[in-house]
Amino acid sequence: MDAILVVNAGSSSLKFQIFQIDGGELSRQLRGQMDGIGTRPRLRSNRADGSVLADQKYTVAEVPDLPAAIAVVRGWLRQLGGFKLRAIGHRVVHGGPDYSRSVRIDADVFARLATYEGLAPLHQPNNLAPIRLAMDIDPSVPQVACFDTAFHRGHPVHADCYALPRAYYEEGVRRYGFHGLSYEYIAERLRDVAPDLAEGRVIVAHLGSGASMCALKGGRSIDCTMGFTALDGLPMGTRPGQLDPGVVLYLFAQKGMSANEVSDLLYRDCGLKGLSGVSNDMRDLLASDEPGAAFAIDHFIHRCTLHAGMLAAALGGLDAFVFTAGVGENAPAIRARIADRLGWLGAELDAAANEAGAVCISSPKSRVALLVVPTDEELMIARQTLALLDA
Ligand SMILES: Nc1ncnc2c1ncn2[C@@H]1O[C@H](COP(=O)(O)OP(=O)(O)O)[C@@H](O)[C@H]1O
Ligand SMILES: CC(=O)OP(=O)(O)O
Ligand SMILES: [Mg+2]
Repeated sequence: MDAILVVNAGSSSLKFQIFQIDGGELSRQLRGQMDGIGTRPRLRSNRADGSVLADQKYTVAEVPDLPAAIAVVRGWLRQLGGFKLRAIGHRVVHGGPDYSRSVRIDADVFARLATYEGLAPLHQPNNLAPIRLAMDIDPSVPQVACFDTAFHRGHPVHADCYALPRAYYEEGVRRYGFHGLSYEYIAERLRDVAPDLAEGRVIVAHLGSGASMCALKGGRSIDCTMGFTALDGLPMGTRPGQLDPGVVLYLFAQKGMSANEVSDLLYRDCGLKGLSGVSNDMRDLLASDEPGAAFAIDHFIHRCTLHAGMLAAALGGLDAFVFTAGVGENAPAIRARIADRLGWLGAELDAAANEAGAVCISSPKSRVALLVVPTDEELMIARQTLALLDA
């Protein structure tokens, strides 16, 4: 069977799917993920019919980080037979100023993508490692890079720039925005689940280990809480979100920290982890009695509310607010608290629908529709990969 393998390395998870190519159409054969990397590693995979192919827990010592997860998942995938790999599609978090759509990877493209490693140190090396590996194993299998940044490339320049001297914009210091594969999928999915809202003013909250929000107008991204890097915007598992650059100057000048030390602090030790002193994993915080856990959640909710207000202003009002990704799809308590804080915009939660995990979780008289739409970055990657194979 001709197949496309899709690989999506996030900050706390490694997701993968295999699609059969059947007469130019994609049909999903299996999906899987190693999640809880560094906290509670677990490899799960299901066939398209939902039947379980794998469900195995690992210790943090066995899977402490993404490279370890890549090794485990690679070993597991190798023992699967029955597929003739026609292509591999990869999520690549940073496409820099060069890539506004997905691209077939050759040595030159790979070298260019590697220059963005410093702009996405938590992701880009882990996105590129499987590409390198596959190139070494069988260079004849086409590989495609699909970018988190591409969907946002239509932003107007006044939204995309920082108020730095213009030369910085020209050299690539811009608000790229991330999670674009997820937002593009949600924008498409809305046309099915809520066609009247899909053309309206929508905020999508991608709340996972990495977290951001996107303002969609008529299905197109007009702004995003993330910027030049995936550090900006909302607080995340281990990243602080929006930060006064004066804090960074303080770390350098007053604390004498090196660039690497500051980078490690901002990418790995801040956010929910740094604030709570308990965990970067929202599940742990929700289950914890530690005061730090509740405090970190309070901060997360507060910042989500502020950023939602900012994007509602960018949209000139709000028709729908969509929750997605690990926290957004699975944590009704967090959804309820954010929905409550959106009351001033006219949002009203249907508590029972929220607890039940319904698609629409707002009350009939809510002026803003509240929706839960599971994301599928891997499907977007498979489609973009197939399109480039056919091109
Ligand atoms: N049932 C749940 N309740 C609360 N949070 C959850 C639940 N399931 C997953 N999560 C959160 O989702 C996060 C992972 O989201 P995900 O979108 O897969 O992240 P990423 O792609 O950034 O690795 C985890 O860190 C965890 O905190
Ligand atoms: C860009 C980003 O933060 O991705 P993830 O949420 O998968 O870590
Ligand atoms: Mg992710």
